Amino acid sequence: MRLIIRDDPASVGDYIAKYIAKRINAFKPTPEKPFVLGLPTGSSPIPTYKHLIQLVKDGKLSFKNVVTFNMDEYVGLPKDHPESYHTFMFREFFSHVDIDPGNVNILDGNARDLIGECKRYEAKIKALGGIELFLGGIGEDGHIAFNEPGSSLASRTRIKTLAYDTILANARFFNNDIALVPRMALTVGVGTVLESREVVVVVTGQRKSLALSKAIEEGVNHLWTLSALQNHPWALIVVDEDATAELHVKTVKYFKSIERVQDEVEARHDLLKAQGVAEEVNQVGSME
Ligand SMILES: N[C@@H]1[C@@H](O)[C@H](O)[C@@H](COP(=O)(O)O)O[C@@H]1O
Repeated sequence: MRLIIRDDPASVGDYIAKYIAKRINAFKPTPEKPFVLGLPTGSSPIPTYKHLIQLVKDGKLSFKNVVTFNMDEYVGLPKDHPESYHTFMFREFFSHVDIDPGNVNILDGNARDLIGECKRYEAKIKALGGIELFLGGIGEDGHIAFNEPGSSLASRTRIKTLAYDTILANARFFNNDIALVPRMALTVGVGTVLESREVVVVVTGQRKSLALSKAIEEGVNHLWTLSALQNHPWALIVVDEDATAELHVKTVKYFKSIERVQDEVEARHDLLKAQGVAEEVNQVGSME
């Protein structure tokens, strides 16, 4: 995996937005062959959404032929509740870009048959050829989507009971009243995320630093589900300086040096491509 370190959350958002724009533009999506993008909620991806919106406004990116799948949704929270992930996604992102609302997929936490809803979601992802790039965020306990500690690393989309730590962390969105935080959610599984062709995860703030160190400096462990990314062939974690607080200096130096080399390899490849010598590829080399 690669780890990209930027100074602050805004620079992280700028980096990820440009990265996603590059992928979508290189893919040249069409209505017949849309780009399938996985998306998260939370405060961490907001700077990325802001920058993506700006790229669309500047005419540098379009979501016309992009199909999205959100990671998760609370169970039992009305769709139009201000804290539902449906509301969040339209407020923070979809309403500001040129996406066809028919191309937006978000789990229905109010479905009568919740298990059927999860199966339908997985089947739809499969029918579209799988997810090209899954953008994710993490909780303080290292959960990706709502795959709480102890989740199977082979899990698929399913109903999940939220960990007490997550309920406490998310109470800030519910007037700090833990009684108002839903107890359950529907979430894509760790296996669903791992099956995407590429995974990009945003981690910002010191409160995520322990989870980051557990996920990248220790072994694959179901108690820190982000660590499952170690088994993904094309994973990128983009963090701010605060999130590196618990990492070893050696780890930070290592990943910074990889970034420099990767940039050189990509620049060289772009030159060869311009000269017609090299092929168009999404992933240049493999520095990780
Ligand atoms: N289910 C979501 C996660 O998908 C998200 O990554 C996390 C982080 O939120 P924040 O970015 O606000 O810290 O919040 C919730 O738990």
